[in-house]
Amino acid sequence: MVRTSQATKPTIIVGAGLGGLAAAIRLAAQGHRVLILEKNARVGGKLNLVTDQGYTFDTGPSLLTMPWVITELFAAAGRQVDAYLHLEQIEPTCRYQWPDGTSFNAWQRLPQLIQEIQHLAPADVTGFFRFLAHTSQIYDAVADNFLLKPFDGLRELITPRLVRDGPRIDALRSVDAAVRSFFRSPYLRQVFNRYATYNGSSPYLSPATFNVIAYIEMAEGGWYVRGGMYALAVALQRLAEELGVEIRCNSPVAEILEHDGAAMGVRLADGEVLWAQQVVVNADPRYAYQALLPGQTRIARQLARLEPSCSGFVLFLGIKRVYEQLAHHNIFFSTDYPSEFAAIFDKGVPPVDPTIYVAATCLTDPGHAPPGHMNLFVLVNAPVVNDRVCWQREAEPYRDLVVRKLERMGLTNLQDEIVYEQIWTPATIATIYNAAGGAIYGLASNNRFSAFLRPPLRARGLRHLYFVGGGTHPGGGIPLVLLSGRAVAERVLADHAHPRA
Ligand SMILES: Cc1cc2nc3c(=O)[nH]c(=O)nc-3n(C[C@H](O)[C@H](O)[C@H](O)COP(=O)(O)OP(=O)(O)OC[C@H]3O[C@@H](n4cnc5c(N)ncnc54)[C@H](O)[C@@H]3O)c2cc1C
Repeated sequence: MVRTSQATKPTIIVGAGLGGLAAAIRLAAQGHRVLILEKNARVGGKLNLVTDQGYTFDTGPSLLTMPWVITELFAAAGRQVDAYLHLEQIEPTCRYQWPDGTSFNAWQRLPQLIQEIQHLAPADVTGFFRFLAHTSQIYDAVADNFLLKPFDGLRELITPRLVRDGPRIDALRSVDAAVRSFFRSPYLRQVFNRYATYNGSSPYLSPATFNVIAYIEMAEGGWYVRGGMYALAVALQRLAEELGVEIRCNSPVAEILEHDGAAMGVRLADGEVLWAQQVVVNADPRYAYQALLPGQTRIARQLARLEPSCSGFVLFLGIKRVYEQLAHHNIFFSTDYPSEFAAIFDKGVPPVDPTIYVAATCLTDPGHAPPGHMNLFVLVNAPVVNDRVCWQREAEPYRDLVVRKLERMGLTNLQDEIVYEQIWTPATIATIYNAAGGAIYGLASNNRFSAFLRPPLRARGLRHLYFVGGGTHPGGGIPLVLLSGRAVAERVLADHAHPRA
């Protein structure tokens, strides 16, 4: 059945993840007709939600950085963000704990943070200030060149400005090598190395440019959305619909239709065909080239060779007691960080001594758990789906390993306190979002060329086809994905003004 006539063709966006919603808002705010097709029952993509038996869990992102990106998105649609969302900083941004009993609170307030560093490693206080100064230079250099104006190809990237800024980007050494040059404390080195995982990469492989992530969190803060992170998806959906965007959930796209070198529309899984002026793909590009674009096998093969970001092994635990030592965000570190990343990226197996992230949003939003209970979101970095791990067999034993480690780290008798539980493995993440291998952030940034290998916002070789989201530029994580929405909308609008041949 052909539902949409050629005369009224909309821009079709495949996927209502944050990238898809941001692109839709930007286009609709400029008067474009937009239709979003989402395979799942609700919008938000990896920013997702589980509510069950009195517990509420954010199942994806738990920390928001660069909140101005959201403010700016609402402003672009003529709205005040405060009318839709309440963003707040959580103190501390994270509570770190090590197996030897050492702990460190990463406070957002600078004097408190300095005191904490002074207490843990007095010799590193000056190193910390030098690190901030150094990474602020990186931020200056990358903000315009990579984040705010993502590029479509090398030619677009090599500008006089980038040539001038190049040396400041610190791309020749690894995150870890740079961190070592500023900090002597093994604890602080681990804390600052961890920021590489914010884009699903290894600090031992990814270029030191990514130390900018630590700077962004330290300078602009770590934020939370009151009511739960999913409130961001709800707000974006509301804004999009106010602007006239049509969102159809439970509508999986089965194929992107192409004719004469251009994307023409989509065929849904139920056979319905919808024509479009252009198709913007928010689904993972590696999945999209493989499953939705049967005529594009060469690019599908190229993308399949690129290294994906890590995936995650997630537990949602409802527990019938309160652990007073927990903050909203907690990290329980491993003793051997290099081995952990070698397991994930070299061997493709789950680490035997994982670093464990635990979020307890009930400490900020008491309604997220029944009184006297807690909702623990437990996340461990894990390899993407591969033939070395059978998650169907491994999920339960790995869950036991994680729970036992948390018990050793002070959550005594955790096993006996669990009254609600769900396990999501990389295979679950892959299935729910059509994310290739269950990668959380699209592609890894484990070498200095990764950024140039990402599929561009304007698809190669097929007119009227675009990509948006973590799998394209500038990368994964909430703010970058929203910036990707801005960049793709700019390209669509520019191509309308000056159609490509
Ligand atoms: C466990 C976890 C923890 C994370 N933690 C953080 C964090 O703390 N901070 C942070 O900033 N980021 C975090 N992230 C990353 C962040 O969630 C993602 O980078 C971001 O949400 C990705 O948005 P996106 O728009 O690129 O893609 P997605 O969210 O993947 O959206 C793509 C959408 O396309 C849909 N789709 C796929 N195929 C089809 C099809 N055939 N037809 C129709 N629809 C389709 C999917 O269902 C999905 O809704 C985390 C992610 C996970 C999973």
